[in-house]
Amino acid sequence: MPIKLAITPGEPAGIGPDLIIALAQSQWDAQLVVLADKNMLLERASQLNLPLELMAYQQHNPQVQKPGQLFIIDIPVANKVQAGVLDAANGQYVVETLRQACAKNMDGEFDAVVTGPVHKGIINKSGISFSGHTEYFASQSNTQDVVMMLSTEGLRVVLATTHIPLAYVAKAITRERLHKVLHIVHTDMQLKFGIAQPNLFVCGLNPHAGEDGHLGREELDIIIPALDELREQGLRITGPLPADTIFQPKYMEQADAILAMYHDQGLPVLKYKGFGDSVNITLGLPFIRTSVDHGTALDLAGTGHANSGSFKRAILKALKLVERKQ
Ligand SMILES: NC(=O)C1=CN([C@@H]2O[C@H](COP(=O)(O)OP(=O)(O)OC[C@H]3O[C@@H](n4cnc5c(N)ncnc54)[C@H](O)[C@@H]3O)[C@@H](O)[C@H]2O)C=CC1
Ligand SMILES: NCC(=O)COP(=O)(O)O
Repeated sequence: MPIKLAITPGEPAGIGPDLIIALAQSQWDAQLVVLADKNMLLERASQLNLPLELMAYQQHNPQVQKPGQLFIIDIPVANKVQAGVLDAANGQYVVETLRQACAKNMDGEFDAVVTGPVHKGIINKSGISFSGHTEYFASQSNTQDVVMMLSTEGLRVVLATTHIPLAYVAKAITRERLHKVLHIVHTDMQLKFGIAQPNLFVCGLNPHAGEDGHLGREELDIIIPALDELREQGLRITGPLPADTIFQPKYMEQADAILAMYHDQGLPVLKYKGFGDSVNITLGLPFIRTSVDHGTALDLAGTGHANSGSFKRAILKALKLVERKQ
């Protein structure tokens, strides 16, 4: 059987459908199975003036699609989709595509899942509490702790906290969380990236990493003791270093990954360095999941101007991770 990837285009009014239709125009040495509304994809392909043939997915079919084709698990939207226009009535549909992708990865039917961007706001507006794929897949797979990593050429950023309000971040940085996160990163760097003794750099939380407690005590009370304990356990860790100076070439060259304490401490740097060429990988999950580095870009949906670079890298990265695992 070829490698089988479950692909969720995400928010139907966003650019996810455009990007998978664009990528389907190339030859892929793997079976790409899209979990989405068939008519929505065909209508978007016609809007983009791109050929698309959708073939019903059958579990034991070893065929690989040709350029212009995709396999599909048809999951109907509630309301007809207009590119660029959100509709809360389709929130349940988006989550259903993720639920099925997760279940089929958990039972081994698929080798990995590659996700397009969802709109977290509209899913919540539809009445479903949802903070991100990372948290959703963790919960659906009964995994207590996972880590969000975004990776681009020369930089991997991992996050101690993900989609929580900034006001809650300091409380969420505990010794226990740092232990769990850095152990997951250490292990996945070895297993998924083949790095025998990963070199992990860690940002402080406060300006200047707390300036010896004068600008905040989290470094002295929590982060430094946690990192010392982890070093005693054999992990190779540098830090905490001030977040405003850690992202410079001499550190980035040495670091296999840099741990940021919160979403907007690490990701702006990553996206400045490689927006459109980066991949989001969830570490610690019981299956392989990669994703794009961007959001739904409603302004570009249906225009043909969305850049498919990150989605392509997410697919290539998933294939690489599957090959390594095999
Ligand atoms: N993996 C996921 O599911 C992600 C979802 N989001 C969601 O996306 C929604 C919109 O978020 P925004 O902050 O507006 O970010 P966004 O990434 O959708 O858009 C920000 C800017 O970047 C441009 N852009 C984004 N992707 C592009 C592409 N592939 N090619 C060319 N230009 C591109 C957009 O046109 C816009 O000007 C939010 O609801 C957010 O939660 C955001 C990031 C990741
Ligand atoms: N900024 C990255 C992001 O928000 C993606 O989150 P997720 O949906 O992959 O958990």
